[in-house]
Amino acid sequence: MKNLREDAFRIIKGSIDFVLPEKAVQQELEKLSLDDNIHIVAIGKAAWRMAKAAKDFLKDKVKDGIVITKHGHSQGTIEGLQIYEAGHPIPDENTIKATKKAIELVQNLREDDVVLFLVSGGGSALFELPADDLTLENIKNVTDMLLKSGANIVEINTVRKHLSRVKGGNFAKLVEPAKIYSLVLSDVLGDRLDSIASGPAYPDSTTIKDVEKIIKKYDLQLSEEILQTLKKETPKHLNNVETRIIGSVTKVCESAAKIAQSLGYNTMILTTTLDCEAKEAGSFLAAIVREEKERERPLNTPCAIILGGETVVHVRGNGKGGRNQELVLSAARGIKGYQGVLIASVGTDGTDGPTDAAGGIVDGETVNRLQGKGIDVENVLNDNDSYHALQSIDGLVITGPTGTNVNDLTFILCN
Ligand SMILES: Nc1ncnc2c1ncn2[C@@H]1O[C@H](COP(=O)(O)OP(=O)(O)O)[C@@H](O)[C@H]1O
Ligand SMILES: O=C(O)[C@@H](CO)OP(=O)(O)O
Ligand SMILES: [Mg+2]
Repeated sequence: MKNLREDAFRIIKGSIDFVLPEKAVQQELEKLSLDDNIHIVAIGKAAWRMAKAAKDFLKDKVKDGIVITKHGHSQGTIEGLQIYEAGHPIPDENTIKATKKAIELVQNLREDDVVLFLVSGGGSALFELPADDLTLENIKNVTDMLLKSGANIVEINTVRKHLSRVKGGNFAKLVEPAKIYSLVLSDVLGDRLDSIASGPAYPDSTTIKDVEKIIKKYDLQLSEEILQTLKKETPKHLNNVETRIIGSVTKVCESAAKIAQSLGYNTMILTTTLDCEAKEAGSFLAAIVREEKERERPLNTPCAIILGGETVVHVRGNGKGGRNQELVLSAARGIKGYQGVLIASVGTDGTDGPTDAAGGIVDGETVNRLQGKGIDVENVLNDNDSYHALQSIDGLVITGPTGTNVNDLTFILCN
């Protein structure tokens, strides 16, 4: 019999290590062979590691630069670069301060200057200067409302792009006439470049008509000043940008599959675009487990079934949790009583929702163990309180900030 839990942690650690950004950044820089006069602007949860890799590779070719990452995600100084930490998923004062510094750095550049723009998810909250007369408070309120609405990241960023001086291609305009080379670690399904970190240096494919539809769909109650700003279009054409994607959820799924195979599991990647409500995804995964346990389908055991994606949570309760924790807890309901099975789900950035956990792990005993502690799973799910429930039964996965960010990895292991 395999030790499923031990193997699950090996798969999680090994596959995240595989998508750390250093190698990918340096391989791309080798191909680009940039001249001198390089200015680094790195934003997102992986910004520090991306910038460090770039600086180590380009050395004195880098004139100056700035890193803007999430609180707790900096790993120290990088020679010649300013380092800022700021609020995520809700922006804070540091977001504005650091973004102003980044603009100062690029706004008087000449045609022969190059901005190396290192982009990763989280950039939307970390890189922001509100448009018109909007304040940080305005942006915080809209962000909070959008994050709780059940809207997906493409929809959320469609609204955010139209409220900003840097998002939706506006940053590239500020950099003109200098050229931008943009290296992007994707945490948006389908690798939509105008959505990742709200595409500061990518032509925006979304319009104010799309914004109107989203406001209606999620019944967003927005103030008059916000509605006024949302009437202005973002840039649809940019002439000074070249963009490359250097990592995505596909890679993390493929490396998880390789590791599972090497541990002796029959392996299948079921999808890399799981994007429904977290609770529904959990029910679906439980159904797959039951099929495995009853009929050994779709794979012979021992098996690993791997999924990548980013589910959504319509937060209605007052509890603490994240989409991965909610997904596995929901799945636990449907695998109650089965032996030799495990379901794990983690955010590759190491943070699932506003918690210190990357995600969670459940098995056939989870629901009984919770019951033994007087905890009812349905109540927990209704209150979006997956963190405390999983914490009480040692069901959290804690990795700390990983320095990368390529969506979420979910998998089933069956003996
Ligand atoms: N109590 C909760 N339970 C489940 N999900 C939550 C809870 N609170 C917030 N969330 C979800 O967490 C998301 C933000 O999580 P986070 O891991 O920071 O996202 P990302 O990795 O995409 O940056 C929000 O969009 C929200 O839907
Ligand atoms: O910054 C953003 O807009 C999103 C997508 O790139 O990232 P995160 O979900 O990590 O905030
Ligand atoms: Mg995300």
